[in-house]
Amino acid sequence: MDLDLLNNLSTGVIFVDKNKEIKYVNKTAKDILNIKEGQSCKNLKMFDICKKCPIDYYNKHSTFPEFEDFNITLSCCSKKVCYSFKPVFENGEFAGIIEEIRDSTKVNQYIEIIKKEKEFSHLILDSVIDAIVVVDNQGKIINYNQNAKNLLCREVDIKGMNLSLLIKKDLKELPSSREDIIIETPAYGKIKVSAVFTRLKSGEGSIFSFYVVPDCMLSQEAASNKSRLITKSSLMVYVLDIAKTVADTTANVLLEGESGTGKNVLAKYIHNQSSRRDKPFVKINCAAIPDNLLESELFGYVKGAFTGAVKDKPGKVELADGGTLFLDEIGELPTYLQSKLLHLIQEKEFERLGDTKTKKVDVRIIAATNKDLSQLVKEGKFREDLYYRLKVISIKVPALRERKEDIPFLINYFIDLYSKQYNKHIKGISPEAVRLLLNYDYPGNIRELENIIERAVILAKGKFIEVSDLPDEIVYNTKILTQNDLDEEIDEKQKILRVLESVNWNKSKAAKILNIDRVTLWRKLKKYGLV
Ligand SMILES: Nc1ncnc2c1ncn2[C@@H]1O[C@H](COP(=O)(O)OP(=O)(O)OP(=O)(O)O)[C@@H](O)[C@H]1O
Repeated sequence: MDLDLLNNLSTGVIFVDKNKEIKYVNKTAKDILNIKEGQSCKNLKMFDICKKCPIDYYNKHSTFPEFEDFNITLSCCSKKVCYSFKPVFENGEFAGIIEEIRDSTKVNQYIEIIKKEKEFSHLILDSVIDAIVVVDNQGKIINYNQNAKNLLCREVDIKGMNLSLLIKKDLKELPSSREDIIIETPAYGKIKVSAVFTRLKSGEGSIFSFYVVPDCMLSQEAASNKSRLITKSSLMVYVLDIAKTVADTTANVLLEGESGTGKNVLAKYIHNQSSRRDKPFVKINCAAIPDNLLESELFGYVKGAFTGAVKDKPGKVELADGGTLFLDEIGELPTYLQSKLLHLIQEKEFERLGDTKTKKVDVRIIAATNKDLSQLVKEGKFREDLYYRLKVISIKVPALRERKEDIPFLINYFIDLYSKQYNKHIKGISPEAVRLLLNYDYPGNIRELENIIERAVILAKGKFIEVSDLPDEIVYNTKILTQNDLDEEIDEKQKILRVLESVNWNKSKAAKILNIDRVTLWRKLKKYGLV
């Protein structure tokens, strides 16, 4: 054997005989493992796989173990090595094993970097408002973000599909600078989008980037929808699916979600989808009525029950008989009424205030809350037994910022609604105004968007809502970052991206804020794969 040749290898080579004595170690292995010939490896436990030592394994099973992961950790330090071994037979008898190791620390570091980069670019792709589709030169989709999936096919993986067929448009007709166009998608049919189709610098494909803009045609469609539950988001469609499924059962439903997300609308939807639809839907807001009146509002009273009770009066529970009782802001229900409600749910009976007779009712209860009821239970403010009775089915209504694709459709709907109400002839909204509305986070959810559009309809002077008709917090929402804001940023790529997003990818502005010239910015963009 040419030992010099083995010593010059960048791979570590070790020969261990069947008695586990180290017979040969080349220079690389010595450097990595700090071992020498003549040593026994019995107690060395050099690798984490020594627990499954190939020699011991062979002696026991007459075969060799298979290692799924060749990325083996060294026990002496936490370094990773690529490990493999080959058994050696002499005259048909097992003589030992030749082990090969290669330092894989660098490779692992690269793998980690690539993984992070991939995760990062997915994060960016999914956090932008635009739907983004990357196609190869044949128009086949090679990458896309969540918004694109939602707008094109909802749940279906669109990788490998032909973009042209998906949007019913020849890719040659797509605009190279942003323009409003009509596309037709399997998820939504005809939609108007603000789109741009850009060739990749490498020449190996193009990016189709688009977002939905309101359109008068769609507006009419929305207006004809009497239910006032406008949604196109896959998340909400999923919620509605659950709502529809449970509608026809008698199970109580708990709707949880931030204020203004549409819990009232959803409660009505469930009622309308149920066989109780022709019976009353009675709502009571537990937070809006003073505690001392809430009991009589809910359960009614008989004449003389208290001063002022001059005649019998049924409560909401009785009025809802056969139908649905919607208890909004249930978290505000006082403890003594929680017990009465529990009794109603369990026994399907109640007494009016001041009455000795018990009445039977058949009501389906839907409760809603924007508070964390489980937390109230922990704090002893809400009865645990009632909590579980109410949340037989619990539905979480997503916030508007979690279903931004609904925004254009809601804008349409509200423009139409309030144009009619205020007798104005608003035809639509400018693309810049839509962009700003899409960029906003809506802490007040749909109610806030509704108020913004109502106000804009009132203020609009022409046929279109303009940026000047929107409130300041929307217009100045996209904050331009300053150097100070950036001091805490560690990652340069992230820093550059944040700045670019804040100035709508205007590279001159970004370079100025970053205090570098345009060429340097360009080089950095290339370095980080941002162009
Ligand atoms: N999907 C929707 N389509 C059209 N309008 C909606 C939709 N969801 C909510 N709205 C409107 O937004 C406003 C707020 O909705 P709603 O009152 O149902 O919210 P909520 O979650 O019950 O609020 P709160 O917790 O404050 O009671 C209402 O005017 C409602 O008509």
